[in-house]
Amino acid sequence: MTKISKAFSPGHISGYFCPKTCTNGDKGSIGGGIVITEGVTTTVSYSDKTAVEIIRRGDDNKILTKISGSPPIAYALRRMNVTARVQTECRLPLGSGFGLSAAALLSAVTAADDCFECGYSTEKREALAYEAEVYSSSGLGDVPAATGGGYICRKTPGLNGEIIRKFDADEEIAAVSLSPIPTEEIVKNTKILEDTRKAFPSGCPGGIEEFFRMSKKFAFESGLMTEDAEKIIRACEEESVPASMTMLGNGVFAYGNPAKKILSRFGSVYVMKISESGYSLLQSK
Ligand SMILES: Nc1ncnc2c1ncn2[C@@H]1O[C@H](COP(=O)(O)OP(=O)(O)O)[C@@H](O)[C@H]1O
Ligand SMILES: CC(C)(COP(=O)(O)O)[C@@H](O)C(=O)O
Repeated sequence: MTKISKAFSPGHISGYFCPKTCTNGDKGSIGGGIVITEGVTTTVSYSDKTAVEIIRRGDDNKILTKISGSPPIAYALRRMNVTARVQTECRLPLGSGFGLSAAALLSAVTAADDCFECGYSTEKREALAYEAEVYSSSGLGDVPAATGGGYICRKTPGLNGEIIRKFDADEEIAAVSLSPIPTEEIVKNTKILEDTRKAFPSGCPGGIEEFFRMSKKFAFESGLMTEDAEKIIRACEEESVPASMTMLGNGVFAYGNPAKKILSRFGSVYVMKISESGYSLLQSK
């Protein structure tokens, strides 16, 4: 009987970031963000040819989007020397600053390692997900972020970088997304990257409200803030709700139980919490 393995990884919303080269020469980033309870669940089984299907479901479990193929996952499976049938499932929109490419990679590599009994160490699984993410220009700091939970301050880049994780904020995170922003176009644009460097805040936030203040200042000063996001953030300010722009997506994330009502004036709202943990294997049978 074919073995079916399943793994989950949380997503990650960056509030501010700055590309930085790792000590080993790899690309990476430093920054601040939130590891979220929403993410990607990936199912892997053997197939004589790799086929990846991306599924996004709505609240009623109805399929909203079905896409064939995921270049970062195909790359990772090639590096593992396996061919597989892969299905990723998520609720959040793709390419919208929720770190779903990293979540898809961490969950796919973990499930594939189990399915094909590769016997990889944790370090090897994460290194492969990181390599595939950076090689595909689909993200810089989301893989290290999703190896654990909390709202985080990534002080140095890469998987061995220093990450401060805080767990002292347990109200809801609400998010609204108006359209995607392709990560690849931003991380390859030298002018934008220079502006992120200038706007990057120093130090780590002392609490969740300070995290949102630092994120908002970064979003404006880096020039990445969109008109749509600014309008929603202003509405949050009127009601003293901490909010900022989802990096990198044309949308807003906001903190606290009143956030959902304000955001719902602007589009479909996704409600989640700060995740207490990183990715894990869910099923092996
Ligand atoms: N849920 C998913 N399942 C599989 N692959 C995904 C998923 N989300 C994104 N990707 C892959 O990641 C790349 C886009 O990454 P990016 O724009 O950074 O998305 P995100 O902002 O969600 O991380 C695409 O190649 C896409 O196929
Ligand atoms: C902001 C970003 C470069 C991209 O994030 P996403 O669009 O979610 O893939 C992230 O990886 C980071 O380094 O902080």
